[in-house]
Amino acid sequence: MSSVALLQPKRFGDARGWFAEVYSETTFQGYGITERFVQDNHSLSIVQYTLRGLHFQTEPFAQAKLVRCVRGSIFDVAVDLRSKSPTFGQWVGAELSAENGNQLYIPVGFAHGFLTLEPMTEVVYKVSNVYSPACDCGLKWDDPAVGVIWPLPKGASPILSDKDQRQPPLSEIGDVFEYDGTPMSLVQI
Ligand SMILES: Cc1cn([C@H]2C[C@H](O)[C@@H](COP(=O)(O)OP(=O)(O)O[C@H]3O[C@H](C)C(=O)[C@H](O)[C@H]3O)O2)c(=O)[nH]c1=O
Repeated sequence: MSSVALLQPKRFGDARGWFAEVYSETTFQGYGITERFVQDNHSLSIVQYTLRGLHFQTEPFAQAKLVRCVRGSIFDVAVDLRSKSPTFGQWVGAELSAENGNQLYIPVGFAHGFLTLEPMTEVVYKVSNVYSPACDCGLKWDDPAVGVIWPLPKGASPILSDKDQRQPPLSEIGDVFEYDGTPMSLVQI
């Protein structure tokens, strides 16, 4: 699948609470998500309004990602970096939270980042390729050419890593990913 997708895994509730299959190869293949995920990541962001991103790995270590929030909540964002895409430089976003259980699937070709909306927020995500520091790249979180509307209080700045304070703007990213003929959209599954 080459669209960004918002998934809402079914929760089977009962008197004890609930159960959900948060990933199933068979079910996801039915959605057209056929990547083999090879690594699970988990991050804790202590302070509200921590922003991790916008990141991507270049080939041969480009990654598709399946993101969910298991504690607190985030505003999760994907930016189209596929050269010649009619939606190049455009973004989509969704709120993922432990409460709503929503997941965001981000194909290869997109930068990814999130802003935490609560303190002590934990995010877990599957990736379809291993970590490669040499291929680890980024995009400036507040590049006006992309114009992500991060849900920050007026005049507030996010907590950023030193690396993320120095990410380049879209104009310096160049031709990183091939366009596959499908403009970016946020499909709901
Ligand atoms: C991503 C990654 C990092 N690391 C090490 C490298 C650093 O010593 C430390 C923190 O890495 P970084 O500051 O890149 O972590 P985040 O800022 O959370 O980066 C992630 O945030 C955005 C939201 C993403 O989508 C990417 O998965 C990833 O770039 O973990 C590893 O050992 N393996 C890994 O796969």
